[in-house]
Amino acid sequence: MASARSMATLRIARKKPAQLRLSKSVGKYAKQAPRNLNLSNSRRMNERLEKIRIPLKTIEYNRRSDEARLRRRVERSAEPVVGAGYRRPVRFVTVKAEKIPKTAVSVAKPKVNRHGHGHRETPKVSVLERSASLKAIPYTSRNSVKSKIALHMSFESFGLLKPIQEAIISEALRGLSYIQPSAIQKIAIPPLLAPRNQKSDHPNSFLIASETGSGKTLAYLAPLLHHLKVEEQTENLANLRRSGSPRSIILVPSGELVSQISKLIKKMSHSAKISSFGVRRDMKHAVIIDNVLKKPIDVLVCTPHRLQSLITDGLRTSDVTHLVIDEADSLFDESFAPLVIPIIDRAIHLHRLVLCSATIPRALDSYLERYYPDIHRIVTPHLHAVPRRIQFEVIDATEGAYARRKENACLSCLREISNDKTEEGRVKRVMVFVNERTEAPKLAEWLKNKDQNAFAFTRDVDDRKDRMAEFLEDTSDDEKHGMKILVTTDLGSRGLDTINVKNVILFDTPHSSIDLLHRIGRTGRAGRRGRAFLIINNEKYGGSWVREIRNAVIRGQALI
Ligand SMILES: Nc1ncnc2c1ncn2[C@@H]1O[C@H](COP(=O)(O)OP(=O)(O)OP(=O)(O)O)[C@@H](O)[C@H]1O
Repeated sequence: MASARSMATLRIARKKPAQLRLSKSVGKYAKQAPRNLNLSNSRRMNERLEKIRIPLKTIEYNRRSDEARLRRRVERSAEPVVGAGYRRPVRFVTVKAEKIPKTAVSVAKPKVNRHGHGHRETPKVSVLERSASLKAIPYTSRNSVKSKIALHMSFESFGLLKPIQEAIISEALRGLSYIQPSAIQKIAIPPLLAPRNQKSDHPNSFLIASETGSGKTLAYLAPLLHHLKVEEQTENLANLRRSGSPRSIILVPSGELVSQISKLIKKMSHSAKISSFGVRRDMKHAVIIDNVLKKPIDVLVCTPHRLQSLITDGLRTSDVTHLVIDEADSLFDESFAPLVIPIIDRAIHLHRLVLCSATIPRALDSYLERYYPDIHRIVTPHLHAVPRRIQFEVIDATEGAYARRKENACLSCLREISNDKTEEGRVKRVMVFVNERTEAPKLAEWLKNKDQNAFAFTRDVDDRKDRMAEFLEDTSDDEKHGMKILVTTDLGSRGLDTINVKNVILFDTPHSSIDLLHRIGRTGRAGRRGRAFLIINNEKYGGSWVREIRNAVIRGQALI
């Protein structure tokens, strides 16, 4: 006999996509999707699937462009469905009928355009896809953190081991005239350093969330290195350091982040004496095997895909004691979750699990509420707000001079940046963000034809590592051009420490506040100033979302 819960589920399942007010294309995918897919290959995973899935319809989609569009459309109402065992992860989204926000429909009121014809200024889908995506954090809880921030004025005050303090001051932050911990470091390092609750079977789990460029990497890295060193003082080294069995793992979503973080750890290990290895895409398989499977490693930095294939090659992760999931909002989304969750499950001797992110999407928040109700949330007061040091400008491409072409508006921004009196004596670096990766080379080419030193940076680019290095580092060609322009997608918006980038242009309106914050966050890092231009084309996108964003930025409020 069917239980009350499954009957309720059945009723939802019988509703047609149209009744759920989903856009046509979402409905189309929903119709094609097989029901009740079972993706799991482990019992534990099955149990989770049972809990997480609202079996309305499982939507399957593979093509990346469709994927991105669809994902955003259902973002507000979607929860990741986890699964495992696929060579290439398939993305799955389960649509939750009751969660589609009412505002998503009610905001889209018919309006009369300036030609006198009735039309919807903001198409339904556009509003739906850009409706609230971020977890709302009450201002009372934000303000309560401020007193803790005032407590620690130096890295010496945390009780970190001397070699780790040395590694921070002389290596990680070398060159700064005045060194003090950033806000997130002040509030995250003390709880991350606290001894583990020995009585509990569960690892101590933490979510550390703060604005982009606020120093989250050091906030989790310093305590991690500290704990590894303390373990070395109290336990038998031969037991701790075994080939093919890393002591800690840092998971990140891209190869660029692997390079960035492993470079920082290498720097710090001069003082900290830690062995680390970052697994990059461009490395030969034999090199990876030699370093990861045949040598003991204290810190392994890796993407989930690489880790998965290393596990297939014989890497043991059951003895990992510290696991960091950087860019957790991305690594817990529907594309990475099927890989990441089994990695966490396999680490059965875990002491600490640290999730780190600049944004807390609602889907991540509800996932954590359900599966990590005891997670220690460490959040800075200005999370989800665009920092005041970043000047935010909205450029309307429908205005006369641009002839309704966003390319013209972008070129005009670039010329303005080139002629302003900032960054004198240095090459200017500008990042231009588009939504679809196929658009990046086209725009870069268009800009090149207008004498701009632009190049594309997407997953399709073969020499990605060189392109990024060329953009971030000084080269002999710099004087000739005076400005470097990187045209990229969200690949370039996650975690990259583009500290010398003063200007960011959002050529396309981002799909959500999450993407907007990450893209803008490539400038104004580590307390520096920056400028962000958002180019809009009202005809296509409608302005209500942009207006809300602009108002929130002016008031210094958190985005939703
Ligand atoms: N205490 C500090 N004082 C000054 N600069 C710092 C401090 N801590 C970190 N930084 C610098 O701030 C920059 C940004 O740090 P990091 O990349 O860790 O930011 P993040 O918060 O992880 O950003 P994102 O969310 O974009 O990944 C780096 O260049 C780093 O060297």
